[in-house]
Amino acid sequence: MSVPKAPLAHNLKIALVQLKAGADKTANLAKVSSFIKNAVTQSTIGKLDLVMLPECFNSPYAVDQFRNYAELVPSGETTHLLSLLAKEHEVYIIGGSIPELDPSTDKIFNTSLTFSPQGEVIAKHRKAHLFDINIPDGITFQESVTLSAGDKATVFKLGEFGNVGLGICYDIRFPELAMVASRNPWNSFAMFYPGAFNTTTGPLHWHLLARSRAVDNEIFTVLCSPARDVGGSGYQAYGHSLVADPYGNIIVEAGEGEEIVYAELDKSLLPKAREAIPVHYQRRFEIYDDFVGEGKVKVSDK
Ligand SMILES: NC(=O)CC(=O)C(=O)O
Repeated sequence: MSVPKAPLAHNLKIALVQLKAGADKTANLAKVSSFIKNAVTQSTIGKLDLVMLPECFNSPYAVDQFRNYAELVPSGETTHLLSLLAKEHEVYIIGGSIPELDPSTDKIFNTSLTFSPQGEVIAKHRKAHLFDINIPDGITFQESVTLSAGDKATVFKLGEFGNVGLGICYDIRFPELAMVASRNPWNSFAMFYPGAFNTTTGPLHWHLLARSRAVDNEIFTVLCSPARDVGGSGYQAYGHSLVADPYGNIIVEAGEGEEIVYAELDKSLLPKAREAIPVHYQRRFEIYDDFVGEGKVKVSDK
């Protein structure tokens, strides 16, 4: 007698909520509630499975402001609200990121929480690579002045859909997180990055990095940005929230303003991409080993 197979999960239907946060936290949270409601009720792709928010959706993206907006996790008001919204709308919520205060150390982290449709926190990632850069005539930003870095990579199970990985913004520049998440034993089918690139680094690298992480690992990469604050004097987010598929095609992309975009993540594209271009199976870890550790590089004498 054959054992009935569990039904295959359908495509993961997601909405990326590209919104702009201001100085008023209560107004920011009210906006989040109404955008999530609109994303769910006005979905153009049928019943949604997941809604994603951008980096720093409840506070300005400003080094001198993070402590003022920081909350305890999970007892703070934003965690509470997202939990209720996930339950009310029966969706996973990837909660962009918020400044988190760790009371035991008094440190502030840039933290992303993911909620199940039952409202439980199922993942917590603290931005692991802090955005400390200085581009002459471009942008200087030093997150490490007030933020501390998380100390782990994050992979979690999205129910019947399988494993996914998550990083925050600058984390996308470090390919190791996506590589680890997409290989054994985690086998994630997507990487999610809430991210606030800016008008200098966005045009340079936003699409390139999204497509690179997708092509390197033959997975989906999903980036959700705040909207551009046209005319504002603070940090100018790039916008252009997007999804890249396992071939590196951008299958959906927002503009610069406040907007909701939708995408279906079809997991069957992973084996198709990996059979067509089998880099996933052709890795030569025995060669790369030589690059680990001091003095182990073999230099060709030719
Ligand atoms: N804001 C970030 O963390 C990263 C960014 O803007 C960039 O890498 O560029």
